[in-house]
Amino acid sequence: MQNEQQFVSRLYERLDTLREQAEAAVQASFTQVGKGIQARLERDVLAAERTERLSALNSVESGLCFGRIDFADGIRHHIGRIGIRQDDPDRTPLAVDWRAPVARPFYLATGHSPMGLRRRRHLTTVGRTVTALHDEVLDLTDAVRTGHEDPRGDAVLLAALGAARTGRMADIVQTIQAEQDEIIRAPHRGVLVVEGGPGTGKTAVALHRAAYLLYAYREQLARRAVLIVGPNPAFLGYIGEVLPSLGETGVLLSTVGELFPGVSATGTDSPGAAAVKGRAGMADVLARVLRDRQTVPDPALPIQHERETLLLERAVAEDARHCARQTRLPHNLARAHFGRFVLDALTAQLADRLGADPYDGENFLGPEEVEQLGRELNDNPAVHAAIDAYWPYLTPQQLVGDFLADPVQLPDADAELVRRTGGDWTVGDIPLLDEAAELLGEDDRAARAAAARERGEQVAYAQGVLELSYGSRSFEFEDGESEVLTAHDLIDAERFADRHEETDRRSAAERAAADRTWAFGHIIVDEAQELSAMAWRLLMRRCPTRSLTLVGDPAQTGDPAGCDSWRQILDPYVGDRWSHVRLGVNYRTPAEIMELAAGVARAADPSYEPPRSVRSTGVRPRVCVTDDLVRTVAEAASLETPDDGRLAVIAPRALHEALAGKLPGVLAGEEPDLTQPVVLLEPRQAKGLEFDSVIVVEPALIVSSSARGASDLYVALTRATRSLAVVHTGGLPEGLVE
Ligand SMILES: Nc1ncnc2c1ncn2[C@@H]1O[C@H](COP(=O)(O)OP(=O)(O)OP(=O)(O)O)[C@@H](O)[C@H]1O
Repeated sequence: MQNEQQFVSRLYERLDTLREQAEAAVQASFTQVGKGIQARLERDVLAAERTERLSALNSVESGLCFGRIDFADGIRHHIGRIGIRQDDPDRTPLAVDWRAPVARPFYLATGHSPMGLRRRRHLTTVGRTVTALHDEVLDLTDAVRTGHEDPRGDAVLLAALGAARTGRMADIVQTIQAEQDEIIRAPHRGVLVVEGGPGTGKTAVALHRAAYLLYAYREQLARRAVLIVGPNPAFLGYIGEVLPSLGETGVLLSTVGELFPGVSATGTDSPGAAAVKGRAGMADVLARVLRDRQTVPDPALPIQHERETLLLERAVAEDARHCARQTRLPHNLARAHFGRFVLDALTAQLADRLGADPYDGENFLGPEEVEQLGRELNDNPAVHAAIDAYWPYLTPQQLVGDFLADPVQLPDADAELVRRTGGDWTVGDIPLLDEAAELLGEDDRAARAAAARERGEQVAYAQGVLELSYGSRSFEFEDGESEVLTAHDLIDAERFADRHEETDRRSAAERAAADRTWAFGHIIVDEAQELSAMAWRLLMRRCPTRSLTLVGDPAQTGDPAGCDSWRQILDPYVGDRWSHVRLGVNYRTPAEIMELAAGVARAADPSYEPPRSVRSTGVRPRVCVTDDLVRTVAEAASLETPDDGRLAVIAPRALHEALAGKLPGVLAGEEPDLTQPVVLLEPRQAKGLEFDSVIVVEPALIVSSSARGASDLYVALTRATRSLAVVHTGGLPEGLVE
């Protein structure tokens, strides 16, 4: 123990030094005296990189070193959250990064297949102090004993599983199991589906996989960023600390509702509306909605031009529309073709009238005069009003908003479900907006013209600066870092303008968050079964390389728009070119609780095989019947709230008002704060989360509250790491037995 303590202390000393150096480097980059704008930009980029390095060093304080592997040939390595090297010319490793290939035997070696290891050691630390060692002897011929042997090799894992929960997920870097390690380190190309029942570590594996991929394929992935999609903001808060604790910051965590920049989905859909909006067929519906906006006049539209009344005939507008559609360009881009056709037709009409030979001869007007007429028509607002009327420029918000206000393209029953005028955008609207944005395209000609104009102005400005600086070339600036370049430094105004242009210094994840058309290097989707077909269309657009990890459990599908099978999700995008792995061990829920929960899953599907719980606690779940629900729940809550952990009361929304006031620190209607000792949740909100103790209220009502109510109940029953109570007023749903 003493030796390990000395080693760990040395490692922290080195970490401190590295932090000091990193901090000094950050400071130095800010105070760096550079000549010119280029130097300033380089300084900012460098400062950003160094700041990221510093925050990575700061975030690995807890559990910096957690393992050691001793090879049969005498070589040994300590395993850390990040790699740390000595300050010698060879930069000898002190601790190797857990993701490095050399660390792999720490996770995979067994007595049967020791991978060259003699011994594996787990170090437990509190702060900077080593508090326990657990050794597994992998070479059975090795007679050396340290006194720290852990014959079953699972003491550290069991301690982690039994530890009190904090309301924030912890990383599992010290105890990743072999079946999980295989998934974490699978190559990043292609689609990998990770399926497993509740508590099998799917989320944990997904997060560690993100960290691993960024380590192993940093070149390819860091620039394009990794996106992790979770089911709701509370869940993202719950998992938010795992990646930083592994020293990774370059990941964007998001819900689907946050993936259309500029729109926040604060509204709520009814389950029926969510199901309709999520159907794959909505893509065709929206395409039809858009086609319906490309109209023609009936009868012909008169357009006043000076003293002439021109007519935009229906047939002409139809031809213009046909020609614009034939371009296959998105609507807003094809608009120019529609407009050109209409303008040419009106010009020809005007020329026919003005230049007509009364004796039926050739038109008097030459090509230049006709062109001039075209220009004059182009200046006529009435012409543009006509183009706008039949082929309007549209934003995604206009197209979807107008559609929802009057969804005539849907069958009546569906239309009634989604009809809405104004109001807040919902999560189900986001994929519709994204689809609309694709159909519409962005006519960025105005933006590009503005950019060109601005650039012209910059060049002119630069020219001015050049002349000025040449005139004052002997001037010495006192601050020593003047940004007015001298004529010797300068090449020409064009290059000066280049330098002057604002460089985007945001991280890849920040830029990705603000850009609807961003293509991510890899996307990880947690609770993937919850996403609708339309949400998948959105995500697949963000990942043209189809480098994806999907994590989920179809048996837990709760969203009315969710998918029932992986094939259904993936077939349209990759056919059958995807791999599938199953995790079969439940690390969260003790066997006693799982037995009760499995009954509910089996009631829906008798062939359902629940994951095998890795531990049992001897504590059976309590099922209490009462005629005073609120009082009984309050009593159960005071009994079940652990001194050192978290309790969740999971109840249908209809009961929240009554329950909230009776639970300590819980207010009705508040967004749940998962770090509080007691939280009140709807079953859907509990997805992906876990607590030491759980009280499930009125299970029959949970089941009857939605079409996927049995899945919701199954989720609720599998959230506890220690104890479960079920409180009801009589009548348990099918599969739940006392
Ligand atoms: N190898 C491991 N070592 C320590 N803890 C682990 C390990 N694997 C999983 N766990 C723990 O088990 C619990 C369940 O993991 P996780 O939430 O990732 O499961 P899940 O499969 O996503 O569950 P669900 O589908 O119910 O949301 C977490 O507390 C996680 O930290």
